[in-house]
Amino acid sequence: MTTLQLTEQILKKKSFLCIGLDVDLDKIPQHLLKDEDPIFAFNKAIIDTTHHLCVAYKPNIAFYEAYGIKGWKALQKTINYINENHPEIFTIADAKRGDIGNTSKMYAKAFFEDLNFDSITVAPYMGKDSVEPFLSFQGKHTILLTLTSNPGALDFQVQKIDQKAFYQQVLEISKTWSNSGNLMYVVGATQAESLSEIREIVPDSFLLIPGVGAQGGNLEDVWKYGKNSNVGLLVNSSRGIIYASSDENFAQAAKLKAKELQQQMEEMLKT
Ligand SMILES: O=C(O)c1cc(=O)[nH]c(=O)n1[C@@H]1O[C@H](COP(=O)(O)O)[C@@H](O)[C@H]1O
Repeated sequence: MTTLQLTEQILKKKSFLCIGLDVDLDKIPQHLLKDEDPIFAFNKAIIDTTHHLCVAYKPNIAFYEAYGIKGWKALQKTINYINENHPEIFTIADAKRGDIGNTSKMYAKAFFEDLNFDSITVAPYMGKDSVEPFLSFQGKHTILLTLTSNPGALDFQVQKIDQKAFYQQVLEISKTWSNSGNLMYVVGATQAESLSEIREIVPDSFLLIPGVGAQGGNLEDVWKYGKNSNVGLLVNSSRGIIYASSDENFAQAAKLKAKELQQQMEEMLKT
């Protein structure tokens, strides 16, 4: 999917919502545990009730790896279900990978070719040769961790080298890499005050913004400081939507939470 098509979907659905499929068997409704594949059953129910309200799904791979082969199978069924039934939805493998070049190439093959995700989150710490193997896949997107939502973001990301914060260097330097047009960037919703300055460095790129909902980020500030002329935002909420209820009506409850965010986004898109 191209970024142009992603913007078209945002305008059509009046939503720049990304739903995080971070499935924890301790949190899903207990009746699903009787299912042969509880993770997929949970995801399918959430997807069936929310697909018209969001433009992206983001399974965080840790929540699947934690359950071994069963988890990987559920992940494969989930991505296949989205691709077959809702091919217009942008998919993000939140895997936070990145390694020496030949290893990154294998990570890229796993998520872009085998699982057929549209994009993957990647850590920039190992530099150009660790990220370019992901960027070489045409039609796929690499979402680089830039200024993250967690308290530990202060440990390295805001430290200054030559007067510039490390995350600003990540933005500037990554723009010089081969196929940098395939880059998007992760900025936490809890860092909304830095978005205007980030927009000065990457005015045209899409930003993935996690951290609204459970982590307390503010959607209005994200919109105010982060939008660009193509919208340029994907705002993620995981727990705030998928665990809205632990009863049998969990998928309807998730739909209502997604609808609340979509309606706020619809109003923002009118401005
Ligand atoms: O890359 C991410 O998606 C990510 C980056 C970041 O800075 N902060 C962050 O919370 N995330 C992910 O976004 C999701 C947030 O989940 P909730 O806090 O439940 O909405 C989790 O899957 C996190 O791993």
